[in-house]
Amino acid sequence: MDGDRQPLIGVTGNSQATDNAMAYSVGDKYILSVIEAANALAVMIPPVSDRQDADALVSRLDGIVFTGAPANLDPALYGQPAEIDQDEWDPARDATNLPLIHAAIRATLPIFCICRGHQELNVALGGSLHQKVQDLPGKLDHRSDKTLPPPDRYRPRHRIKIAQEGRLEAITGYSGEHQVNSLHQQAIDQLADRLAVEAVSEDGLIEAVSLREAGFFNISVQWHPEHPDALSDPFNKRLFESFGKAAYRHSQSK
Ligand SMILES: N[C@@H](CCC(=O)NCCCC(=O)O)C(=O)O
Repeated sequence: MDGDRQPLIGVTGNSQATDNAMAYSVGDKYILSVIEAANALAVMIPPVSDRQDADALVSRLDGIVFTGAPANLDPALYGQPAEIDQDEWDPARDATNLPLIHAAIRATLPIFCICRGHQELNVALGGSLHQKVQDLPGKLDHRSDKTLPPPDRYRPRHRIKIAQEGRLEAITGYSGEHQVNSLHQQAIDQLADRLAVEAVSEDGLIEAVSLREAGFFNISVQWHPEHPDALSDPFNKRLFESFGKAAYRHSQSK
């Protein structure tokens, strides 16, 4: 597609304190999956909280990927005491992305939420999280296998069951069960009222959701479809292709 006709997709970034400044970053797989699988232009959204107006930003974009990240959401945001160390958090990202989710929904902007982004969607809309899935009775350990070399940690790890006649089924064309990767310790506990379940894992965790009321593209997943190995699976690639097409339609409707 001609560059000036490609949609512009924002990709949420993370913050990290360095000796004398904050640094903002995002993993290359998120940027490259937007460019190559969604066929769009990618731009990082820095986690600067309300120093940038969320509605103004959303009005310039054609879609947003809410990315995964090792840092966890502050449990105070869903009214719980912390079971995790404070140095595992990214308050600047929380303060940016939760209002940004609301702004995107108000503007019916296509959104694609991944792993931490999936958890952000649920918390932004009033839901809560399990803080340590691996400590819950009857649950699998959903964290990455650190004995493997890093690229192998994104191989499929467990099955999900796709909801019948749901949006995930419609987007991917897959029904029944499918294998996905898994690199998280937190997960949706209380589901926000405005969300519908699109897939659950074999041990009953909510692995994908969508907005109930939406007439625009939105899908949210706990696994990592953006990883190059995952993108070789048409199930994951179709999520990006469909998101890119929705972003293109949004760009044409302005
Ligand atoms: N911290 C949360 C979210 C996990 C997550 O998003 N991991 C991403 C890892 C890095 C990457 O591949 O982008 C949790 O542990 O549940």
